[in-house]
Amino acid sequence: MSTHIGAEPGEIAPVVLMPGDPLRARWIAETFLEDARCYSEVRGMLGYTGTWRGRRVSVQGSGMGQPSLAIYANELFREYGVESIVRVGSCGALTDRLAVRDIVLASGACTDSSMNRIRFEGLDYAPVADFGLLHRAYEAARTRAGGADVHVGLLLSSDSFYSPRPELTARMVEYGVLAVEMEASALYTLAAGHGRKALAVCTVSDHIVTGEETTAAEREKTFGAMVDIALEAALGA
Ligand SMILES: O=P(O)(O)O[C@H]1O[C@H](CO)[C@@H](O)[C@H]1O
Ligand SMILES: O=c1cc[nH]c(=O)[nH]1
Repeated sequence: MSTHIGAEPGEIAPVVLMPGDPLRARWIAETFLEDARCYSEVRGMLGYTGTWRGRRVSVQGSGMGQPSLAIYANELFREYGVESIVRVGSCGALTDRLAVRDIVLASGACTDSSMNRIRFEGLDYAPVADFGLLHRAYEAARTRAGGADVHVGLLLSSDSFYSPRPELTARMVEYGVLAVEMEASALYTLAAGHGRKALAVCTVSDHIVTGEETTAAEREKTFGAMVDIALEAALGA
């Protein structure tokens, strides 16, 4: 067991899909994996290991926000030898180029968090996706997107779901940011620091410009196309 994950050594696969919502983790395990078994219920942050097309894969909830994700990603990389983490998350569209249920493959992730500023003592680090995972996800999206439009570009990983400074988000959009979520930047940074691989594949759950939104149940159980893309990218031939 690590501090926050109740798995024995060897119980977690080298490839991990990581939704923020632990109930989305359960849905992914029950819907997409064979022989899925729950390895951790610590704090309700569910984790499962099963197989997909005969290959072992785990699904681990991260919780919301970079500090929470960093706990799980650090323990997976350091204590369970995980090689790749693919975040399968929801995000809010910041531009009318995106529609609800579109999918974003995050080539990089900006942030308003102080985590990297502290890590790099004020220098600006650019957290980016593993190119191999990103390339395979892009290829997989040709057949696995289920009709959704797929965009490759920048996310904003914000510490605030309810932004106190929307004018700064607008400036990010002027510089190409597509959507906002709360974890990808820390995931990319931690993967790089550990010499491992990471990608964030996010479905647009709500639209900051139009106000359109999905329900909690839809965010938990209906974003299957991003899971198909993530599995193909991480485990496909
Ligand atoms: O749906 P998940 O994967 O949790 O992702 C998004 O949803 C949460 C906010 O509602 C944040 O964690 C954000 O990043
Ligand atoms: O962090 C998030 C996730 C989904 N939608 C948002 O507006 N923000």
